[in-house]
Amino acid sequence: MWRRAALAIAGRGLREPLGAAGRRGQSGEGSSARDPPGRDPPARSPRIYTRTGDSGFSSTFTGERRPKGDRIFEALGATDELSSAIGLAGEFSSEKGHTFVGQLHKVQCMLQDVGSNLATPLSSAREAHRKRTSFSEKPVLELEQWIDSYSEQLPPLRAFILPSGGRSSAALHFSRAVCRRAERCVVPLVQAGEADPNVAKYLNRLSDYLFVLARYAAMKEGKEEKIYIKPEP
Ligand SMILES: Nc1ncnc2c1ncn2[C@@H]1O[C@H](COP(=O)(O)OP(=O)(O)OP(=O)(O)O)[C@@H](O)[C@H]1O
Repeated sequence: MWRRAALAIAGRGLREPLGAAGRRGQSGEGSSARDPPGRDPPARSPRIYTRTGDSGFSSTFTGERRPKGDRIFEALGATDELSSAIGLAGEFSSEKGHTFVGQLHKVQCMLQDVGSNLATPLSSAREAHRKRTSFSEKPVLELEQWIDSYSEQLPPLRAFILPSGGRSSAALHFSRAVCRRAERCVVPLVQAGEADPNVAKYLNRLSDYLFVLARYAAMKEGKEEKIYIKPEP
C-alpha cells in the first residue's frame, strides 16, 4: 500500500488507493456509535495494508497482476532503495551544510516519476496511462549540467577512488552503487519496450552525478579520499 500511495502522488494522482479508502467507505467506518455526540470523530488514516499482495502477486499501474518476482517489481524495488540511499546521503550532507541538498531532493522526486514509468508497462498501457507516466529527456540534461559544474571544480582523477571521504561522501558512493543496480534492472525493461529509454538514460547519468558529488563533498569537507593501493601479497 505504501508504494501505491507514493505512486499516486508521484504520478500526479495516477491511481486511487484501491483498498483501504474504498473499504472504509463501504463499511461505513469514519464515525461510530462510540464517538461522543456533538463532537467530530477523530480523523482516521486509511489502513496502509490491503492484504492483496499476500499471495505473492501485485499490480502494475495498468491493472495487470504479476508475480512479485517479476522484473517490474525488481526495478521498482531497486528504485525505491536508491531513493532511500540518497535520502540518507542527503541527511548526512545537510548536517554538513552542503548546498547540493536541494538537488538530491529533486532527484528523489524524479525517482518517484521513474517508478511511475516503470509501474506502467507500455505493452498494457492505454494512451492516458502513457501520458501520465511519460519521462522526458529534460532531467537527463539537467543532470549533465550539474555534473559539468562540479567536475570543473574537482582535482583530476589520478587513481581509483574508493568509497570514502567522510560520511556524506561515502553515502553518496553507496547511492551510486545502488543506482547502478537500479540501472541493471531497468535496462532489460527498456530493451523489451516496456519502459521509456529516458529512464535508463537518467539512471546512467545519475550514477555519474553521484560519483562527482561524492568527490565534491569530500573536497568541501576537507576529507581524504582513499585510493586503491595494490595490497601486498
Ligand atoms: N515487494 C515489492 N517490491 C517492489 N514493488 C512492489 C512490491 N510489492 C508491491 N510493489 C508495487 O508497489 C505497489 C504498492 O505496494 P503494496 O505493498 O501496496 O502492494 P501489495 O503487496 O500488492 O499490497 P498490500 O501490501 O496491501 O498487500 C504495488 O501496486 C506494486 O506496483
